[in-house]
Amino acid sequence: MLKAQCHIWNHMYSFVNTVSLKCAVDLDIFETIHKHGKPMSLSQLIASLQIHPSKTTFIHRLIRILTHSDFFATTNVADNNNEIEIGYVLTDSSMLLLKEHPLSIRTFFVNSLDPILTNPWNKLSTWYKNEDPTPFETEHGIMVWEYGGREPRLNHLINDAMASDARFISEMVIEKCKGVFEGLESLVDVGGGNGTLAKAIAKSFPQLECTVLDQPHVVADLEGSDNLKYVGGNMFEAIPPADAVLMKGILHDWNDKECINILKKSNEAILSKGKEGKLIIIDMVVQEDEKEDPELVETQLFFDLLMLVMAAGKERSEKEWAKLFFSAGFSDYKIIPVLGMRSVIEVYP
Ligand SMILES: C[S@@+](CC[C@H](N)C(=O)[O-])C[C@H]1O[C@@H](n2cnc3c(N)ncnc32)[C@H](O)[C@@H]1O
Repeated sequence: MLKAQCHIWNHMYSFVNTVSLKCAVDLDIFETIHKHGKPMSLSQLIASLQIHPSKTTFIHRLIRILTHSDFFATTNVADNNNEIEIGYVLTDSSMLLLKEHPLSIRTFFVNSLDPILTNPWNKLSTWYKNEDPTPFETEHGIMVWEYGGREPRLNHLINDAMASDARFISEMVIEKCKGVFEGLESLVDVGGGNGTLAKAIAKSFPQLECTVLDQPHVVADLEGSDNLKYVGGNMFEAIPPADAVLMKGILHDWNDKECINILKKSNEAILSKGKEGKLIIIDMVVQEDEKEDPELVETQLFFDLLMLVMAAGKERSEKEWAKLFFSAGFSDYKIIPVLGMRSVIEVYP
């Protein structure tokens, strides 16, 4: 029973992990330690932070929990009197929250915690008892993609968060999946947001004509380049013809019926080019063996519920993906598991 109580208390307050990390980001603690350039003692850190003098004695409590959760590593440093103190350094995880890190996911982290996107979670149990398609709609009275068209703040929150994620993943996709893009002459990134991934692909494969299709309000002010153009439209109605259709973080936003519609439109877009093309999906394939990597599985399950709360979508296992592909008329697929929690999936007409 004591173990069970601890388990409940841990769940009751696991949001402390979220808010303490958010607090460290808001206070620029990671930036401050990074700029210091060597292990930083608590007193040096406190002296460099913009906090009220009455709060300096409380910083070590925040640092302690973040050290416990691996956002800091420690080492010994000597102070001016040659006394040994603990020095804090960043870990890979806190480095990714630096503004200037080339793979920074800080914007994805900060924007995802905006109340517009977190408040719907408080409506989860209400939603189970009503007819609304999503808790997001129970909270805001409108579906997320429509709301983005009406509320520029949400539009920017989502687009900038997704661009941050796309920046993180672009180089890895290009490096680890070069063969996926080689030989293609045209590619359309469906729901490509502000084109961060498509831009990286267009730059690495100059022979490839890239098109970003997204909702008109998302691509309205964006300018293309030599081999990249933006098209405003609706993927449920038409997808521009291309050798390859790319969809990153799209199908997990939709239910099975909607996915089959999008997949059928993708198949038409690929086939209308008259040669063998493919669909390239970047999304999660939910691991069915929980024991293999419990942290990874937990994150996948978090995202599955996130999709339910925000967009009536879901994260899918391989079996669920295969069922969708075959229902939409595709003949085969290959999963390339090179992106950690996510995979690249090639799907063939
Ligand atoms: C989760 S975001 C993914 C953005 C981008 N692919 C990425 O992962 O960085 C989903 C995208 O789908 C777009 N979208 C939603 N409904 C759409 C529709 N009916 N037609 C085209 N794009 C749509 C949204 O505007 C948004 O940019």
